[in-house]
Amino acid sequence: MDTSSEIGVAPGGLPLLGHALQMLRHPLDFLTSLRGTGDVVKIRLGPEWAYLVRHPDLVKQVLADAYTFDKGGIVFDKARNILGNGLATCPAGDHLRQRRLLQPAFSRERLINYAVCMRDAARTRVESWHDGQVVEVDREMGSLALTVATRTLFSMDSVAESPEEIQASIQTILSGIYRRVITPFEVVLRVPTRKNREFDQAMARMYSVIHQITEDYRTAGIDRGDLLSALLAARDEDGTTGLTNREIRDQILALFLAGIETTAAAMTWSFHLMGHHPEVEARLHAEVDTLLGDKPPGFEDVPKLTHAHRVITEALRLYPPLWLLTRRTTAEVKLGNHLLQPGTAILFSSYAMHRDATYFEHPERFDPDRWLPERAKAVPRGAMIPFSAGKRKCLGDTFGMTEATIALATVARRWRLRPVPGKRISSIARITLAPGAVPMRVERRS
Ligand code: HEM
Repeated sequence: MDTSSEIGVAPGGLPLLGHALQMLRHPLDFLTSLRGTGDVVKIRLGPEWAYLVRHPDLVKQVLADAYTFDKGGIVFDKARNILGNGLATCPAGDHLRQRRLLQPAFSRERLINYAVCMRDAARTRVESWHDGQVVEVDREMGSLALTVATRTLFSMDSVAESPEEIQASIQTILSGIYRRVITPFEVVLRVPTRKNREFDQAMARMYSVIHQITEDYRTAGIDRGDLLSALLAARDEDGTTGLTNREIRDQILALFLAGIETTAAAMTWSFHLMGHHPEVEARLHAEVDTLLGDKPPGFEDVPKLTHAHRVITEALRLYPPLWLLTRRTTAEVKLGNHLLQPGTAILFSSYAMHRDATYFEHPERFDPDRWLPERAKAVPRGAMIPFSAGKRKCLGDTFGMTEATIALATVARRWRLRPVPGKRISSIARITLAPGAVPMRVERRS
């Protein structure tokens, strides 16, 4: 790789705000417009310069050294203040302990159980559909992901709020966080506007729900085979200390926010893309008919549903839910041949990289077969990072892929999903890259 190029500077900054407005209004267009400006491009967000790392080799270097390129920068500095010190936001110094404590909750044995919940939740949802009905696929998948998360993370029997109320709170938090993260002047966020008040209320509601559930579990003291039971049972290496209520709250909030919208978006984009490529959908039907027959999909079927896997992977390439990630350097470091000072804000965007013709042939084309083993070899290592990489790689990658595969297979056994003519689908870049409304007509397969 040629890293001898100068660091580029993004064009078009404004006095005081720099490129913050572009990042708030049209971040995807802005980031993809920076192709050709250098392997590393400087962007000014209010008072601070951030370095957008564009080349996969350099992104790989950032992800491989989780101490020097620590969780921080515009997303994580503020996200940690808002969400607490859960696994997804904590600095490298706290990470190993937290990851060790959470890992057992994602073991193969636990996943086999979670897959049963995933299958039942998907089946219940699609059984409520009727032939010819127009369903809002984004909402359906959002509710499915929330149901799966709440049933696998913990039992919500004792919670007064309805799943819809909780889903609305999560969505308010996710869109509010992006605004909080990008807005350079914090005073704006303290003004009691409707949006700010709604955000505060949503956070308070989530805290109260999580507190209520944790207390119930501690009182009952039984392992229910779910994630909260695993968190309560987790012990440090000394075998005695575990997670405090506050640590559990931060972990659950982080898992909720990391796991629900991301998986819901992956499933929704998959259906939307297949809706416009009926030949890809037809192959999914053939795969499901051949492999499953009348049997609902289980954990053991997931590795065999290879076409479904490629469809989801391709949807994750075109619409990576966590499309923009940030870090902050903790020491002087050479990135390529650029010397960065401690405290430098780093950005990298899977979205921009996944759609770069340097790394993907016809990058705008939906082509699940590019993930056939022979063709996938052509993709440079590090250019495809929907789950990130290195020590901070997604802990729920298998969970998310299992859930999405089971959902695709469950729908495909009964239904064909057709786009509603004339309806344009937009992508909304908040913390996650979510689809707007995705209405689709369901047709019963004969
Ligand atoms: C398709 C679905 C998903 C996608 C695309 C996704 C993507 C990601 C990405 C890109 C990161 C790394 C962030 C960074 O490097 O800064 C991450 C981290 C994380 N994800 Fe996921 N995720 C998905 C599903 C899930 C699910 C279902 C869960 C849990 C139930 C989950 C839990 C986590 C956690 C705990 C981390 C932090 C890991 C660490 O720092 O050690 N994710 N995810």
